[in-house]
Amino acid sequence: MKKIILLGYMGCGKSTIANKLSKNIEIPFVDLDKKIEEKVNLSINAIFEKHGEIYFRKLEHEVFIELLHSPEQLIIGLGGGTPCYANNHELLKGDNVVSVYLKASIDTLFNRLSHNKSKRPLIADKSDAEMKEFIAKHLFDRSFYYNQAQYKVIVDDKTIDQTVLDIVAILA
Ligand SMILES: Nc1ncnc2c1ncn2[C@@H]1O[C@H](COP(=O)(O)OP(=O)(O)O)[C@@H](O)[C@H]1O
Ligand SMILES: O=C(O)C1=C[C@@H](OP(=O)(O)O)[C@@H](O)[C@H](O)C1
Ligand SMILES: [Mg+2]
Repeated sequence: MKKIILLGYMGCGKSTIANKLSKNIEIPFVDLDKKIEEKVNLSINAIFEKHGEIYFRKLEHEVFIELLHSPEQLIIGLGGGTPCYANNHELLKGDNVVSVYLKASIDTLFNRLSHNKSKRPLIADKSDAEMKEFIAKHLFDRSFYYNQAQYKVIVDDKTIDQTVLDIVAILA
């Protein structure tokens, strides 16, 4: 059973879209960040604070592999950084997965993230001006990895339902 993987920058809507897609196509959804939080019984913020980002990336890789090996068909919502570490991007190309990059512009990401920073340790302390600059540079650095996905869906100016339908069309 192929795993359906949603990837893309923080705030592009991976968790929101995966949840709605799961209801639409009746395939269970697992959020990688949530799985990591459950595994170590700590929030993402607490993992970064107590153990640091390198530890988080190691855990993230382990849990991603565990999910890919699970026998069930699943929709997996990655974290924004998942494809960019531990050669995880290689895992987006296998026959056993359908990987979809939810591509958002800097403006879309900024608008969504400016209200949703607190649970994202990489941006939690940034001012609006710092954040715009950060997103622009960081997205540029990460795009190589995001572009390893098998499919790309532009999410700017689309409702949640429209993006879900775009993914359903890819899966058909
Ligand atoms: N059209 C849309 N598609 C997806 N998310 C949207 C949309 N419009 C607003 N949002 C909001 O943007 C945020 C996306 O966050 P989330 O789903 O956690 O993204 P990610 O998991 O990629 O970081 C949510 O607060 C969601 O409600
Ligand atoms: O981009 C990143 O490096 C991160 C994205 C987050 O997931 P979302 O993209 O779901 O916010 C979460 O995994 C962690 O805060 C690190
Ligand atoms: Mg998420």
